[in-house]
Amino acid sequence: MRVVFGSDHAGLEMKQYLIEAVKRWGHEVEDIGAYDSQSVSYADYGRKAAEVVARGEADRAILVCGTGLGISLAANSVNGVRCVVCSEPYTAKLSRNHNNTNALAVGARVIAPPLAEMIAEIWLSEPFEGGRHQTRIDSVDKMKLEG
Ligand SMILES: O=C[C@H](O)[C@H](O)[C@H](O)COP(=O)(O)O
Repeated sequence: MRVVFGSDHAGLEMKQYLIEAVKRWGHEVEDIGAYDSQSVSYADYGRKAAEVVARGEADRAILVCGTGLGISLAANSVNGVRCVVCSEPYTAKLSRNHNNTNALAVGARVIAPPLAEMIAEIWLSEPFEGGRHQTRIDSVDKMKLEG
């Protein structure tokens, strides 16, 4: 899988930790920044990473900011991107099975790196179940397109 990573300054270290894990699992990785600890807006990086997914240049995005919240809001502003904030594996699993999420956000100030790694591993491996869930996703995507 091709996985694009983005973070703000608060998520930088956890992003680097997750990049190493995702590479070990055999995925292709792109990092669109931030690249240093200078204070920046999560909005720019969430949007930029989500656009890479929307253009089909990556299959998934993994995003990190202090809470995961700001960067997920930015990612969800892009049509075709469904981003969820996860702090535990159950939500990560169901976000794939039922919601076909293509972006995952985690909070570097909320959970420890090993838990974020476990969440990312589950999220990258769980399938979408389709069926009734596809119909629901389609209606949300349509709402977003209509504004
Ligand atoms: O949702 C927002 C994120 O948690 C940001 O990482 C956070 O607001 C950054 O805070 P600060 O500028 O105080 O480091």
